[in-house]
Amino acid sequence: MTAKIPAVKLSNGFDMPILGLGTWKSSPGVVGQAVRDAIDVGYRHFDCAHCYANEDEVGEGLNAKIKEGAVKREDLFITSKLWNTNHPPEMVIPACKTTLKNLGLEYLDLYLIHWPLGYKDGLERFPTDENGKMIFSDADFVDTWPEMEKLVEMGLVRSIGLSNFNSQQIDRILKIAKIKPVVNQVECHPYLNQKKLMEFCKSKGISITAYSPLGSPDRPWAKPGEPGLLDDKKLKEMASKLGKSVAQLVIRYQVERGNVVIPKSVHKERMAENFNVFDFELGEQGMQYIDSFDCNGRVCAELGAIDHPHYPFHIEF
Ligand SMILES: NC(=O)C1=CN([C@@H]2O[C@H](COP(=O)(O)OP(=O)(O)OC[C@H]3O[C@@H](n4cnc5c(N)ncnc54)[C@H](OP(=O)(O)O)[C@@H]3O)[C@@H](O)[C@H]2O)C=CC1
Ligand SMILES: O=C1CO[C@H](CO)[C@@H](O)[C@@H]1O
Repeated sequence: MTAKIPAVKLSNGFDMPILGLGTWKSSPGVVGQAVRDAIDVGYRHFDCAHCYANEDEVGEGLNAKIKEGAVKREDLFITSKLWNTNHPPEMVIPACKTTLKNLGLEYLDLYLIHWPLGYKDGLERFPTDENGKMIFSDADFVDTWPEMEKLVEMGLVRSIGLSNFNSQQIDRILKIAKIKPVVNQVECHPYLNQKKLMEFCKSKGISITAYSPLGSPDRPWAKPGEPGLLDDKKLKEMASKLGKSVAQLVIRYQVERGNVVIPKSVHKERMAENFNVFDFELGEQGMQYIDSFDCNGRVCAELGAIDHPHYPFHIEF
């Protein structure tokens, strides 16, 4: 029997486990076993997306564990995301149904608009022209949102939210929302601690999920040998004084801020290490020290869409 981990109470009353497993870059052939291992370790929250092109195998892993009686569907918290090519209103319900079919589930706990950016619809997830330039669509996310609300009314998803939205874009959604977004999932770690966006979201009843909490060292565009967050000398010093790893330190940092956090790993020992963050505290001083590492160190900037009219990172937060 694994210990139950703490939950964040969402503004619509649902509980969301504060720690989940990321699945971006978890390859087909590997991710199914990773999901099974994660459930054995104690993970009950999985962060998925159509864009990750592995939802079918994530679903196989989840359903195998449900079938063997290790977990029940209602013990799990499953998030997925509407991809940028599916923003036109008539595409939202079919896109969610495709994700449910791939995952082999009847409902999602949370469905997010992955980015405020619409891309040309079609078969490619990253549609580009003959010069390699991303092809945008003129779909506006405020027209997408009412269809997200319909998914709740249809019982296909319990909660809806946003990802990679800035404060002005969130305000545009809030102006028209009948059902409010409960989460904004954004990059968040000591080099990009998102203090202002966190405070803004909190004031609107929106919880933060911290993605790339370890600095995403396996992102495809990382330069070979480039030192990252997990190599930070000062964080290493602090972690070793506490008898913890840097990964545990930066995951704990999010937990103490009340942010949901979704580190990715396909290795069972690392999943266990990342999960083992509930037996120590950083305290006010430790938290303030980690806050001081903030340096606008964004690693997931979706630079191919920097010219998009809804590109979210041209303003401070
Ligand atoms: N909404 C959005 O736009 C985005 C959402 N996300 C979500 O957030 C999740 C997490 O972010 P992600 O970018 O994957 O990166 P993370 O910051 O979670 O880092 C993952 C990397 O860290 C390695 N790692 C994991 N645990 C340890 C450890 N204890 N010690 C050393 N290395 C470790 C993993 O390797 P290995 O697997 O080999 O163990 C992998 O290379 C994603 O998987 C996805 O679900 C991410 C980016 C954008
Ligand atoms: O979740 C994500 C992972 O990587 C993708 C590729 O750039 C991103 O678009 C996305 O935000």
